[in-house]
Amino acid sequence: MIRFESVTKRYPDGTTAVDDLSFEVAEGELVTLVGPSGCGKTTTMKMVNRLIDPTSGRIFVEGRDIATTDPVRLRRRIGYVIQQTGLFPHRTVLDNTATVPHLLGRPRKQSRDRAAELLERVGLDPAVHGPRYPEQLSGGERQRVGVARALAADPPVLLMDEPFGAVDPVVRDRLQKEFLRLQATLHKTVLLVTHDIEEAIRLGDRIAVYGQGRIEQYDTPASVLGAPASPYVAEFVGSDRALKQLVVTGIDPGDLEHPPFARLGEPADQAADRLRAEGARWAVVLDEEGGLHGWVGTEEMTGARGNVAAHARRMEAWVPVSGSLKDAFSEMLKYDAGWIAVVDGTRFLGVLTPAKLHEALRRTIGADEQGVPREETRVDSVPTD
Ligand SMILES: Nc1ncnc2c1ncn2[C@@H]1O[C@H](COP(=O)(O)OP(=O)(O)OP(=O)(O)O)[C@@H](O)[C@H]1O
Repeated sequence: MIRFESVTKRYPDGTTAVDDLSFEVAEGELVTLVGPSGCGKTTTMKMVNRLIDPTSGRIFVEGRDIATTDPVRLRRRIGYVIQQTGLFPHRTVLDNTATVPHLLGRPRKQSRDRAAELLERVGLDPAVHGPRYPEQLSGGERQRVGVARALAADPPVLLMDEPFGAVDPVVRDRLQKEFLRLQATLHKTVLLVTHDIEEAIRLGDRIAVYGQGRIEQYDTPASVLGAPASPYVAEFVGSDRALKQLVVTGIDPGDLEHPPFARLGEPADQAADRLRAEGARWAVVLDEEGGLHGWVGTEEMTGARGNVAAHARRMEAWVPVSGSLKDAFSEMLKYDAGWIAVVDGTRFLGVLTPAKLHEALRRTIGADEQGVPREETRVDSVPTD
């Protein structure tokens, strides 16, 4: 979808910003360009929409050499999001978002409808935020409008230069999550520049780690973290790369344990007898469809009346199976839980214990192959509420 072939950019003062760069971004792929300040990331990006022309080499977008494509036509196929969102200060948010479709010749009403739809998709209320001017928005809301406007013409390619850079870490975290959700439905081909390795890892299907004007490694986040191509990359991704692996490693259902369970409609004393016979001090409570309802202690149901439902407590610590090990770990810490329930939708799949989490993490960093000794850990705790 985007292909660089031996591209070099030398500025008139002799600075080589990009040096013989070749790489390819597949259709629907989100690639993050990450590296220290001044390493050529922005120059790379601006060559894609011809804000900067290369000194030598060729760049292809959608199979066409962009040197032979009219820049205006090219930019219609490429959305551009920048840190200072570049919104028109004297136009409302709705008009800002509708600008591009309108310029492309869509009728005004249609452009505005489309703009309202996009504002909603990025988490803004068109009725509330649409009539406001950019200065009447928070930083995070302005960034969202920037994304909505870039998407307005439904371009297949998005260029994003530090799109979440101007907001505090909490808002950035939310914007990143929202953007990932959006991208999961839109499948745009995205080139995203960041100097933040955590952001690159979190967002990228692949990461290009830049040295001076060159890509030092181009691979998936897991590979960059697991097998840095050079001491430079290892240093750039940081000595805590094992921890960063938590972010990019999914929960493996094979790691889940299956504690005893009781059904919502089961008589409590009967459930208590059964659980005691199994030696269980507590059980997960499931509904008839296998959905997670909560948990219950064996002791408190002994001799009690009513159904299990009357004694069940809320399960606070849970994560979706689509979550990362980091999500699981942070929920465990948040609730000070000895384990965490894993669900698929509402369906209960099992629980992840710290021991299994530890095992999964060791696998991702190849600790076993490297012969790092392993200590046995055992956990047998009752959940807290
Ligand atoms: N117009 C220009 N004339 C001369 N040198 C330039 C020009 N624009 C950028 N450079 C230089 O080219 C190099 C790469 O700049 P670029 O903006 O691509 O880096 P970057 O990786 O995006 O940096 P940052 O993260 O700080 O934005 C830098 O050394 C910069 O000083």
